[in-house]
This record gives sequence, structure tokens and C-alpha cells, in this order.
Amino acid sequence: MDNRRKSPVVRCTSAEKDSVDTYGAVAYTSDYVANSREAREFENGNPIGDILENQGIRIRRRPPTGPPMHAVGPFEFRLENEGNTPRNILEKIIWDKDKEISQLKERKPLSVLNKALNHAPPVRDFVGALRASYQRTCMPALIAEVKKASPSRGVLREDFDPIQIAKAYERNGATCLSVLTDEKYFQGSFENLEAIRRVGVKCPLLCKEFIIDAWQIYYARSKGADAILLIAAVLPDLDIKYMAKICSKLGMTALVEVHDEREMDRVLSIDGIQLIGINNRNLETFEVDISNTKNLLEGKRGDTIRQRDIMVVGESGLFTPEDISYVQDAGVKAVLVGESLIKQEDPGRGIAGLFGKDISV
Ligand SMILES: O=C(O)c1ccccc1NCC(=O)[C@H](O)[C@H](O)COP(=O)(O)O
Repeated sequence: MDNRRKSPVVRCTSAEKDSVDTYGAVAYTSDYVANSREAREFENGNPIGDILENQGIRIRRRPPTGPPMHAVGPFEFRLENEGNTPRNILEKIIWDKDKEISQLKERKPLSVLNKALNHAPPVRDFVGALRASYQRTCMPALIAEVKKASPSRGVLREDFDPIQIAKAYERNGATCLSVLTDEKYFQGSFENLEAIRRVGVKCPLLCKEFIIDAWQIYYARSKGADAILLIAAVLPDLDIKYMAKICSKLGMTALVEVHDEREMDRVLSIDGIQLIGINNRNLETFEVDISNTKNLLEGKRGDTIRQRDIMVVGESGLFTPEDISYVQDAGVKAVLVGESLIKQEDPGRGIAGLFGKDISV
């Protein structure tokens, strides 16, 4: 029997260690540390950097070397390290998130979070609610997004009251809510998530975050989240597998987001994924094209999804009843909508406008 995968000690070459640090594949502290890194080393015998490249992951977890600016000599000339400039907005968000999480983790280590989990509100069945809604209405279930601002559109709504918006969404037929928690780029917060649950909104809640560390899943649960987002463009397969496992242990749902064929194929090769989001927005360029949903659901991919009864969510750029019909015809059973609702004078009523009818009945 080959016991190597069970060994608790894994030695990386320095090149491997550098690429682990740069790409920052999840830093675990359990047996999984050994197993996942080991698995990575053994997968085709390649170092981590090559494995990520093989999976088409271009987003680096942190700058390759040193800080983006550094001081030189006694006069403190500041030099820009151009190699350390993020290649696109998604990479910039991830680099900032990485720093933010290391600080948060120091303040609230897992031992502290574990205690908080005992006081968290009970988990609601996010994917179950979407399935039930689709079966009941034969229309895509709505995940309505509580979103104040975004990097592509700036501030979407000045008079932003997350609790009133969440209540209005629920009253007007949303099945689930997506709550942005990133502060820097979306002006969201975990306080919003907590408050929405605390005031008695019953819709299951998706914590809309850039998850790059398993710690964030426990944190989201401690704040009342029922589901989290895993972005395939950012996370290697092993991270998705591991994080999806943590979700199911906590009773949560993982919404695994893809944007292109390659990401879809990667996610379909992972066992047990129940909910896949197809983002019509390219997070590197901000281009939005709803035909992306249709393209990714054509042919064999669509067949596999139907055979496995995977629920697909159409995400971003949905504004009209025609858009909803278009993605439904393509095969989605749920939609995730932010901008087109939040910009309405009455975001709750905006739901009837989006679907072309009142869906609260
Ligand atoms: O919305 C952005 O500008 C954005 C930029 C970088 C990363 C993620 C981003 N958005 C996340 C989402 O995909 C959307 O919030 C969500 O799908 C709703 O989209 P929309 O209905 O178009 O607001």
C-alpha cells in the first residue's frame, strides 16, 4: 500500500514553495495541509505553479515578490515594482483580500470562530429553497442581490438601506438573497449580513465574498450565512473540493461560479457539486454578455448537468423579462440579479418588472 499521501510532513522544493506562496493555495492547518499539498505535488508530478497553469488559473493570490512599492536609501525614494502590479481588477481584489484576511484571522482565529458558530442562527437550505421554488413556479428562482456599489458600475444606490431592501425583496418573491460583504470594492459588510438575518428575513442568505481561505467559510457561517460563493477563476480544483466539503459539513451550500468552458469542465469533474453559477460578467474585463449562459449549457455540458440534476444559476446582466426567458430557455433554474433591481426606485417592485409579472403569489 502506498502510504505517502497519509504522511503529515510534506517537503516542497523552494520553487514549489514560492509558487505556493504566490498563488497562495489555501493555507490549512489540519491533516489536509499535508494531504492537499502532497496531492498537488503528486498530481502529474508537477509543482503547484504548473498545476494552476494547467487548470487555466491566471489570478495570483499575492504579488510574486515583495511589496508593490519599496523605499531605497536614506532619502526614501519610492520605487514601483512593476512586476507586482495586479494584471486586472479581480487580481487586485484578491491581493487586497489576502491581506485583509491575514489581519482578520489574527484577531479571530478558528478557535474563537468555533465558539461563535454555536451561537450562529440555524442554517437554511439554500439550494433546497431554489429547487422548491423552481418546481412550484416553473420559473427561475430569484436570488436578489443586496449590492450598494461595484467596481464596474460605481455606486448603484446612494440611499442604500440593506435591511429595507432585503425585506422588500423577500416580500416581492425573492427565494434567496445575496449579500455583498466586501467593503473596499462593493461597500458591503458582514454587519449587513448579520442584520438582515437578525431582523427576521427568512430567505436563505448567500455571503457574496471573494473566498480564498477556508477560514472565511467559518466566519461567514458565524455571521449567519447559509451559502458561500467559490469562484473557479480564483480557486484551484483541490481548494474547491475542500471548501465544498467544509460547506456541506456546516450544512451550507456552495455556489461554484464559472465563466468559461474550461472552468465549467473543471467544476463538472468535481463530485458532489450541486449548484453552479454561470457568470455573464467577465470579472477580469467587466464585459457582460448573457449569451455566455447559453453557450456553456449547450451540448455535452448541458447533458451532464441535466443527468446529474445540477442546479444552474444565471448571473449578471439580467434586466428584462426577455433576458429571464432567454436564460431559462438555455437551462437555468435560478437567476442572480443585482444592478437591475437595486437601481429601481422601489427595488422590491422591480422584481415584477424584471419577470414581467408579480412572482410573490
Ligand atoms: O459587479 C462587478 O462589477 C464585479 C466586479 C468584479 C468582481 C465581481 C463583480 N460582481 C459580482 C457579480 O457577479 C454580480 O454582483 C452579480 O452576478 C449580479 O450582477 P448584476 O445583476 O449585473 O449586478
